[in-house]
Amino acid sequence: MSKVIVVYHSGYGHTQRMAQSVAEGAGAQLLAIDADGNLPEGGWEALDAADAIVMGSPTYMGSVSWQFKKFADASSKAWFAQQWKDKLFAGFTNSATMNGDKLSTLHYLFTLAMQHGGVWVGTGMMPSNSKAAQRNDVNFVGSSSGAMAQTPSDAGAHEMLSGDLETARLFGQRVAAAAVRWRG
Ligand SMILES: Cc1cc2nc3c(=O)[nH]c(=O)nc-3n(C[C@H](O)[C@H](O)[C@H](O)COP(=O)(O)O)c2cc1C
Repeated sequence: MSKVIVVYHSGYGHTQRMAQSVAEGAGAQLLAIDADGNLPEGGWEALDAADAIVMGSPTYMGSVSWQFKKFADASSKAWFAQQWKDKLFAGFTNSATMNGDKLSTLHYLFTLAMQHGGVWVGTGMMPSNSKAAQRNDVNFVGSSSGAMAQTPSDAGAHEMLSGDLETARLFGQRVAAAAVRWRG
C-alpha cells in the first residue's frame, strides 16, 4: 500500500478543512504545521517514509503563510540528503478572493517539490465553466495545477462550500491513485 501524507498550515481553519477532505479522498495521514511553523513529533520521519506528499497552505499576500515557509526552509535538511527525491507531490490552497493570486501559492509549492526532485500531480479535472455552471460545482474555481477553494473573507471554516471540499476530496483520490501507479 502506498503512503500519502497531507502536510498543511491553516491560520483560521479553512485550509484545515480542505486538508481533511484531501486526506479523506487519499486515505492519507494528516500532518499539521502549528502556529509556530513546527511539525509534531515524528513529522519529519513520516514525510521521509511517504510515497506522496500533498502540501497545503492558505494564500496570504499572494503566497504561502510564513509558518508554511518555515517548514519549507526546514525541509532543506531533507533536500541536502535528497531524501524526498522521486516522491510524488501535489498542492492545494484556499483564499478569500475568487482569484486572490492562489496560483502564486501553488507555483511556490510546485517549485519546492521540484527542488526536492519530486514529480508533480495536478488535479486532472475539467473546470466547470459553461453557462449552466454553478458555484458549488466540482472545480468551479477551475484549477489544474492543484486544488483551489475560495471562501469569503467573513465566512467561517464551517461555511466552506461543499463543492470546493468535494474538489479537494477528489483531488486526494487522484493523488492516491497516482501513488499506487508510481510505486508500480
Ligand atoms: C495575512 C493574510 C493575508 C491574506 N492574503 C490573501 C490574498 O493574497 N488573497 C486572498 O484572496 N485572500 C487573502 N487572505 C484571506 C485568506 O486567504 C483566507 O481568509 C483563508 O480562508 C485563510 O485560510 P486559513 O483559515 O486556513 O488560514 C489573507 C488573509 C490573511 C490573514
